[in-house]
Amino acid sequence: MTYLLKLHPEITIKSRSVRQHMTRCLASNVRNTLRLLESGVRVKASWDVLRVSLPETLPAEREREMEESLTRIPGIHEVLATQEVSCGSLDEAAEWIVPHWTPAIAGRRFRVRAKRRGEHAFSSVDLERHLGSALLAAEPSARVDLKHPEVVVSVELTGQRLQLIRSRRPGLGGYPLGVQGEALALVSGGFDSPVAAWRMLRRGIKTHYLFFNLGGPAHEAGVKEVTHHLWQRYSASHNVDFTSVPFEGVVAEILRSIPDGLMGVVLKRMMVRVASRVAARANIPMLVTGDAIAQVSSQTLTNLALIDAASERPILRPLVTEDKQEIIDTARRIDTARFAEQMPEYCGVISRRPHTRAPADKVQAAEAGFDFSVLEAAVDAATVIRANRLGEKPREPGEVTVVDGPARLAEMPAVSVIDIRRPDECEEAPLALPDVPCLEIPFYELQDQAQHLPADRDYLLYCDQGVMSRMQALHLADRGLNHFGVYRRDDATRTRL
Ligand SMILES: Nc1ncnc2c1ncn2[C@@H]1O[C@H](COP(=O)(O)OP(=O)(O)OP(=O)(O)O)[C@@H](O)[C@H]1O
Repeated sequence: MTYLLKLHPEITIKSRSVRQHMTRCLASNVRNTLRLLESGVRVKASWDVLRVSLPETLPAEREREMEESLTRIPGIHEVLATQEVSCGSLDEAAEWIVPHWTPAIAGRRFRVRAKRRGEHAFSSVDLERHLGSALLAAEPSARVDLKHPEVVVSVELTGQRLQLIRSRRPGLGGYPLGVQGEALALVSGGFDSPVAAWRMLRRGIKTHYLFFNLGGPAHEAGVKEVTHHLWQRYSASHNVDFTSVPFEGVVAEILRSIPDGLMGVVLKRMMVRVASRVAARANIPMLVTGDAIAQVSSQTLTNLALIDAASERPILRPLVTEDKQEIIDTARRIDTARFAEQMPEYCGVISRRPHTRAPADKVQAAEAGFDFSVLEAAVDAATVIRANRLGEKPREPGEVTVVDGPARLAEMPAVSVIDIRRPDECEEAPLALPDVPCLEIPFYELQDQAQHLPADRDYLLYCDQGVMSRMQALHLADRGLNHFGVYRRDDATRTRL
């Protein structure tokens, strides 16, 4: 099966170089996303469309799954499933094309654009004219307009093979993920924050996640689930971080030191202070929240301004003017609503009479009595896990990811291999893996260097026998570095393990 992916119209009005850059990014995102489902997918970008060819032998259900996944990749306007039929003459081409296109041109201005490759007894212009008049005869309400058509009937004839559009599905639109920079979304597991994060993904922003745990393991498990869902459905081409900050201590300190009416706004100020620190560490320029005007007392303009004043990073609020019902409708469409419905309300602090216009001087005076070492302790206790791991069951002690052979390695989206042998061993028998980035870090330096490696990928350790690499990976996992596994070159090494 071959799919044609149409670019989101906003991409097509960019300058030539920007359009090419975005199209290249989109092609790579499509490749990375589909590679998680199936190997052997080919993606080719041209000026107008991306052509995705799936392996011939895929079961129908798998094909449907892949088509679904294409409709959720940001930057794609339309997903066209194509079908190739045999066609040797102008009349035969019209027999195939007319029933397919008649509904689309009814009452509209159209033109036929034909691409022809190979030997034929007619030219491309002959083909366009013949199909144009056959379409007009079948649908008299349509009009031909070569300059400003509303519908372009695209036809491709290669030798005796005519490509037909079998179905059209709307894509997600927006921009390819990654072309608009990065942001850190504060997610709490209600309806709003996952929708806010999704809006950022759709506009091409690589979005990381930050969660403040107010309700223990159950709260964290629920938020991890919805975040994994967002990652898997809308942004699996990129790996991002999910940071969890234990905030129960901060809540306890607010309850102790802050007057009742100011607690809500102070809690949010504490959150954005920590968020700014997390963002600064990862070089992320912006924060994102699911605030919408007047939903709760901390979301009045006065209180939002007070929250902004505590943040060292600008805060984007994509839902700020949306009605709750609109947000819930979107949450249903993107299928995050079911997580919110199951999540109990973890408010952290409940004021009896919250200030809707908290006075700035009172907030500052109140925070003067807050013990900020509690906030520091929360930052220090934060844990980071990559979004692709959020759906995994907790790893059993002693368990390590093992990847055998270059073919399986090539299927992994973001991976580097680390050769941990001694430098003289590496020189004597270099590890030749042309398609995967390889580093050389001898085993005796690995434990020091591992934490400084970028956490945007998996690392697989390689040594001759696979024994030392397994030991090192286990040791790193004990230290919370769970993205290290083992690479084994071939079956022979597997039997020796
Ligand atoms: N525990 C939390 N962890 C991370 N971010 C949070 C948390 N609580 C609130 N926020 C952020 O602050 C915004 C506004 O907070 P509010 O108290 O209205 O959220 P909520 O009702 O708990 O959840 P949601 O906004 O997801 O419906 C949230 O949309 C979210 O971005």
